[in-house]
Amino acid sequence: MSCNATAKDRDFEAQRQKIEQFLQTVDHKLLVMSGKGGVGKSTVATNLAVFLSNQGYCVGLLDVDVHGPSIAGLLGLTGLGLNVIENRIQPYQYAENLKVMSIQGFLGQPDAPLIWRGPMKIGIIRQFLGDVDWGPLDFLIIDSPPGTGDEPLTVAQTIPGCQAVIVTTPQEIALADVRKSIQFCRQVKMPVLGLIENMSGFICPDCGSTHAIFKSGGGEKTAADWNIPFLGKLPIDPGVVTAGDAGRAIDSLTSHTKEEMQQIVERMIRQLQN
Ligand SMILES: Nc1ncnc2c1ncn2[C@@H]1O[C@H](COP(=O)(O)OP(=O)(O)OP(=O)(O)O)[C@@H](O)[C@H]1O
Repeated sequence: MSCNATAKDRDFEAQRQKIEQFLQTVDHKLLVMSGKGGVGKSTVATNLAVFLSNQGYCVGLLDVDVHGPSIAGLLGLTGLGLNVIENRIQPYQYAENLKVMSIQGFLGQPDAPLIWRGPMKIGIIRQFLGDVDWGPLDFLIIDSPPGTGDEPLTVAQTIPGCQAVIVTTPQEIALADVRKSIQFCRQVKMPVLGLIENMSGFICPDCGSTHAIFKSGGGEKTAADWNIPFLGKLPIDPGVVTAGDAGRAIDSLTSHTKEEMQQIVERMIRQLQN
């Protein structure tokens, strides 16, 4: 750095180095994204993290959805406050192998909106990567807001080697946005690890018959059309809502959805080993 560098330049460079050092200690960096809101992206991100940590992997779960963070709520972690030790932000140790960082569960009031423009969001994401005391990780799972805005772009540009896991529901209106997500990944040169079709059919708990409420198979077909690995489907399961609202993960369910989630995680691990 030249001797004309300003204090701001030096701070930026120091942070860049901290981010680089941290990322060198992470084996797999995954950005969970979707084209459309409400398709279950945070649910998938949370459960990927929980299921991977259950298998003994060291996992960090980071919520960069600044305006609509859900991760803390899905894990029952609201209103924790900020814990800083020796200038390092401490993530919440949710389980032995799972650390969590999310803006709202830790820094804000649960119901207060964060009214931030792009540069502030970019700044906090860089801080989450450079100033949080994650320790070495097998997986860093990042939940982003829907679409292709500042947050996924910052992740793609700040985390070399990051791969995308795209979540969709099966109907065309969601798939149209997924195609934009795929093209976004191609433009920013972020490989797509795979696509997950969520809310794929509803199995009636009374009669056992399957109802394709949002259609079914659209995600799998899109994955095939775009030559992307298909990681699996999760059904519409009222248990997922009840568990999420109660701050519990899918591993607490007794339904078939738990097995489906396990299979998705296994396919994802196989895909990473290819
Ligand atoms: N497979 C499923 N079956 C039933 N409900 C589900 C399923 N997946 C997610 N949900 C529910 O749908 C709602 C939205 O899920 P979630 O917050 O994960 O979506 P999102 O895509 O992250 O939303 P946002 O666009 O706000 O970030 C939640 O109430 C969640 O419990």
